[in-house]
Amino acid sequence: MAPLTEFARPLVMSGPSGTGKSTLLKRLFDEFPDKFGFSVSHTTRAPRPGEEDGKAYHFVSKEKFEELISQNAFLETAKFSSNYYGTSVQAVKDVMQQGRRCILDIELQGVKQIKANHPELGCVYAFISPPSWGVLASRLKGRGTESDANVKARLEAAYKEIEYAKEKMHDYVIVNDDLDRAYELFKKLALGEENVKSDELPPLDDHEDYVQIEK
Ligand SMILES: Nc1ncnc2c1ncn2[C@@H]1O[C@H](COP(=O)(O)OP(=O)(O)OP(=O)(O)O)[C@@H](O)[C@H]1O
Repeated sequence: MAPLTEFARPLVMSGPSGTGKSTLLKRLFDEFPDKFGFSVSHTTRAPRPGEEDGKAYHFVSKEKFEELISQNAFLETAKFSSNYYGTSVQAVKDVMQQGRRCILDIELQGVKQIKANHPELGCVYAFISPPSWGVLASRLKGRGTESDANVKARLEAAYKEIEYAKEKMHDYVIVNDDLDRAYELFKKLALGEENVKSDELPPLDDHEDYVQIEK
């Protein structure tokens, strides 16, 4: 089989909550409505009014979800408040078959699962980094969508994401400092341009001011 072109490789983006992933993605989808796609996830939670099966999610029973797990059908799965969520290999392939590049916005555990279990998909891993802990904390607070406890939990999760990035686990780092600059780099990467130069991961060593990590 011929190797995948850069554009055909699924693009896995990850990074702390509040670092600007949704903001970058929205710009990309606004500028290129036909080039990219998200895979439709599976979930065991009940559909909300107006959510169509196969569009919002593939809604399945817990038994069916567990059967799919045993068949290694998922790239990654996660459990939130007793419901399963997962991205199936087929859902990613469905996007690719439409001639679109599949973009996955995934948290740390999912990234680890894909890396460990699905190297055959040839994913490209991009870490969206905050310029500093201070900026991350103020964006999370400034978004106004989170309670104080929630901000704290997100910052604690951010610590793990950042420690993982420090192990140089990603193909590319994009520092979301100035949005226009970060977007230009993200766009090049998403369009599959050759020789895209990654940013350097900032030191991000001032976490003590923002999170207490028990060692
Ligand atoms: N470069 C930037 N400069 C200033 N503010 C930004 C920048 N990028 C994003 N923001 C703002 O930071 C906040 C967090 O961004 P966003 O919601 O896109 O983060 P996220 O990574 O998608 O978070 P989550 O993982 O929780 O969905 C938003 O209020 C957004 O408008």
